[in-house]
Amino acid sequence: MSASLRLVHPPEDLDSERWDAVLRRDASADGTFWTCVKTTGVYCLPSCSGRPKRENVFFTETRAEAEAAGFRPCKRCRPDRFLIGGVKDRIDELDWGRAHDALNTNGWAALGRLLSDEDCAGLINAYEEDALYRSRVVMRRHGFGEGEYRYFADPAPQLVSDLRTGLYEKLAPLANEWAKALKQDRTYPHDHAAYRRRCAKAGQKRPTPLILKYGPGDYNRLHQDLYGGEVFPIQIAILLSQPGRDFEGGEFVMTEQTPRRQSRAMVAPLEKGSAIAFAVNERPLEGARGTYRVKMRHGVSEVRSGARYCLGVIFHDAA
Ligand SMILES: O=C(O)CCC(=O)C(=O)O
Ligand SMILES: [Fe+2]
Repeated sequence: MSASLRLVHPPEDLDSERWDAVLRRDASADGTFWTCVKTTGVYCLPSCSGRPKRENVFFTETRAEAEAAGFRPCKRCRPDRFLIGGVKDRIDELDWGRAHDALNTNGWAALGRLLSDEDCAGLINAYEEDALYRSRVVMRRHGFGEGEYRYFADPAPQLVSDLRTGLYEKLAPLANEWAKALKQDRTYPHDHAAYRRRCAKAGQKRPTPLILKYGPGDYNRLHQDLYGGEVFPIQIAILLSQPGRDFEGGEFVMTEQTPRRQSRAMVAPLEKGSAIAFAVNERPLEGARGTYRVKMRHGVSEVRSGARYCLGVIFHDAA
């Protein structure tokens, strides 16, 4: 709505309309602009229960602008959890510049929220719908840990395939940079359908998106999701349950191994509906004496109580 409003109203009118929406705590305006509060350094939704003064407030069109100006999401109204539009819009709205920087620096990036509570509940409830899946893996049988997971059949539900194609397009440019830095003679096409055709040519034809399910005592050993010679170097996990409420423990953990160094452990803070991008296998690290090859693994610490579900989106298919 803001784009059309902007065409017909001078900026000062738009600002006063926005301020009126803030005074009304108008939830219907949520997501159409963001209120930066200079005195607290936070940005809010119009519906926030906070009562800032007019002179302490300015507005931005996007969250990225508010964050770039140094503002943090308000802890009360959680503008960072507000979802706009469908999956494709939500993916477009994420701060990919920052995500690529974090992936280059740490090998992983917290992307923020991509799925609503309803999306998460829908995926969890569909876990027992056999027709949606091609296989079920009981982790103990393979020494992978405790718990189980199911791979979606082809075609995956719309939500899952929208995530897979949309996220792939944002990550392919970075995958190409990594391939170059690691002196790998390969490039990744910019759309996922083309990449899947390449996987199929390499004999990897089975889809890899999956849902993992953990109960009390379950965990996932550190591993790499490699399914053949064709590897897309970055993958995504989206937590479907709320830590501290739906389950305790069950942290998403990663290790990275740099040549001639001990391993470094990292724990990613995840909330229900929020996503993490991380290196599948190897990533380049620019060091004083050139580019190092860093090996990463990921897993999940023991779930102490409750039920933890996670959606895994891997971009290469399996043999
Ligand atoms: O359950 C998790 O958070 C991790 C799942 C996982 O190993 C994956 O998505 O590849
Ligand atoms: Fe995994």
